[in-house]
Amino acid sequence: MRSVLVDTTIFEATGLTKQYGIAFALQDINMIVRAGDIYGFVGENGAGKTTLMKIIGGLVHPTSGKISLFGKDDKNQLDLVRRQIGFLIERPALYPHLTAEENLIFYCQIYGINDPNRITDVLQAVNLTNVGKKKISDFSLGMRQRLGLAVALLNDPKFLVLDEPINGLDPSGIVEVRKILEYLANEKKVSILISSHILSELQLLATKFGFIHKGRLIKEISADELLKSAEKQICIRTPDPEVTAQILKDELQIEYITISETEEIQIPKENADLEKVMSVLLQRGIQIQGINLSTPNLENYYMDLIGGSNS
Ligand SMILES: Nc1ncnc2c1ncn2[C@@H]1O[C@H](COP(=O)(O)OP(=O)(O)OP(=O)(O)O)[C@@H](O)[C@H]1O
Repeated sequence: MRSVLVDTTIFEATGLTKQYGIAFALQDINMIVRAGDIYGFVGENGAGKTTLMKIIGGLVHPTSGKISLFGKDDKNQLDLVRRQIGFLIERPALYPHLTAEENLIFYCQIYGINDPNRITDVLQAVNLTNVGKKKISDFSLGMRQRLGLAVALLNDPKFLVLDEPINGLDPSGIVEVRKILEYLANEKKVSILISSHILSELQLLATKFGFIHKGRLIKEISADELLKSAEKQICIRTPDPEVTAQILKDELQIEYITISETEEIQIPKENADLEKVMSVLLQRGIQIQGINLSTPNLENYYMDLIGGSNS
C-alpha cells in the first residue's frame, strides 16, 4: 500500500549547512524523506539532529543550502506547508495546571483549528481518551510524551518530525509510542522523521536510517539493506571452540575464523557455506550448541560506522 506513495518527496535538504560562529552544527547535508518513510535519524549527542529538525520547523535558519517540504522551497510557501507537519521537538510544552483536553484546546486556538472532533480524535490516537479530564501534573512522563504527540497530530499532519519521542520512557511506554507511530504510518500514511538514541527500538520502527556524525550525514541505509549487511557471519557455539575452529580451518581451508570474547566461532559468510560447515561438524561428531547467521543490529552497524569515520 505504502509503495504507491514512494516517489513523492516529503522533505529534501540540499547542501544544508548551519554554523554557530566557526562551529558547524550541520555541514553540507543532502537527504530525502519520501512518502511512506519512517526515517530513523541516528547520531551522538551534539551530532546535529535537533538543529536539522528545527530548520524543518523554521525555528532555526540555515547558514547556507536549502530545504524543500512537499516540493516547496520558497520561504512563504515553506511557512504554508509547515502547517501540514506535526512537530515534537525536545519536551512538549504543556501547562501542568490544565487538563489534557484544556491543553489541546489551547493548541487548537493557536493553530486556528475549529473542528470540535479533533481533540477526541487525537486523544484516541494516542490512547489517552480516558484521562482527557486529568491535569497534566498528574500525568506520568509517558503520558506527557503521548500528549505531546497528540498536540503534534492536531493539524492532521502528513509528516511528523519527532526528536527523541521515547526518551525517558519505561519499556511499556516505549512500546505504546511505537504502536501509535506504526498505526500512523501504516493506516494514516503519515511519513515520519524520528531521532532516538534507543537504537534497538528505532530498528524495530524505521524503514530507513540516516547516520549523522559531527554535523555530516555519513550514511543512509534502508531497513532491508541493514538486514542484508548483517548476514555476513556464520556464528557457531560449541563446547570447545578452539578445537572446532581448527577442524573447520583444516577441512574447509577457511583462513579467517575468529573466536569472539563470548567464545563464539565466527566465519565470514563469503568464506564458507553454512551447509558445508554443518556437514563437517556432524561428520566429526562435534556437539553444536548453536549455529546461525548473525542477526542485524543497528547498534553494531552504527558503532562500526562511527569507528570507521573516527579512524
Ligand atoms: N543555539 C546554539 N548556539 C550555539 N551552538 C549550538 C546552538 N544549538 C546547537 N548548537 C550546537 O550545534 C551542535 C548540534 O547540536 P544539536 O542539538 O543539533 O545536536 P543533537 O544531535 O540534536 O544532539 P542531542 O542528541 O544531544 O539532542 C552541537 O555542537 C550544539 O552544541
